[in-house]
Amino acid sequence: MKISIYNNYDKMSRAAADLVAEQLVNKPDSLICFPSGESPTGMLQHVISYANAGKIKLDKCHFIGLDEWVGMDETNEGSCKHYLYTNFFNKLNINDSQITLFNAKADDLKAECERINNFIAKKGGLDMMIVGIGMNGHLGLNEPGTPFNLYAHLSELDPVTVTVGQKYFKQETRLTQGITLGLQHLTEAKIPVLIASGSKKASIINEALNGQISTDVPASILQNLPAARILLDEDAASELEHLA
Ligand SMILES: N[C@@H]1[C@@H](O)[C@H](O)[C@@H](COP(=O)(O)O)O[C@@H]1O
Repeated sequence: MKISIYNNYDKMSRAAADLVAEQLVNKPDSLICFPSGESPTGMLQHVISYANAGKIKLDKCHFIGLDEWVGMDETNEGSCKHYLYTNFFNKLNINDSQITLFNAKADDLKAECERINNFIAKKGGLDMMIVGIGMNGHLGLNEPGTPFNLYAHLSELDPVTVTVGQKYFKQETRLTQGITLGLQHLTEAKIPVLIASGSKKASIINEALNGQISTDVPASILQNLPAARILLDEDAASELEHLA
């Protein structure tokens, strides 16, 4: 993995958008995974500016969502789908045929995981998989204890995720399960990318990047991935014991 540290959130976000732009120039029909949450908002804004300025073309690529809260209605402002549509797809009028997201209300959620796995496999794998990190070291909704070799799967949410996850909702919301791409997808992605900002992420970033590689800290898998790019702002990097 290669760690890069930027002065602030905006510079980190721009660097992440630059990676997306570079990817699209190299391979216009890339399959790219975007996360939701607070971390990617700046990056998405920069990608939108690049597209509006004609620097990149998004007509041949395909976007896939990282995860979703099980049972969540897409109209709920806290759903990952709602986030990606309002912060990105709608702003660029991306065609629905270029978007694949988990249906967290599917009757058969295991079949939904298979649908996503098959889709990615048929496309020849993910070209770029961008993730944020949870306060407990989760990636997507791969919670502590999740085996590294899973593809898309259902997860029982960790209490930390249930508590922290309330920040996405206007009203207190019952969160119990997630549906998520797996860490095996990250391992196989041609370019795995982690973005993290803010001092609240500093401790878990150090644990993930300098601590023992263990399923207890899902993000520690990044230490095993030579192609991984880790983009941090100075605050998120402030407790790094050494630059791995
Ligand atoms: N399920 C999401 C993840 O996809 C996200 O990347 C992570 C970090 O979120 P944030 O960027 O808001 O800190 O946790 C959330 O629970």
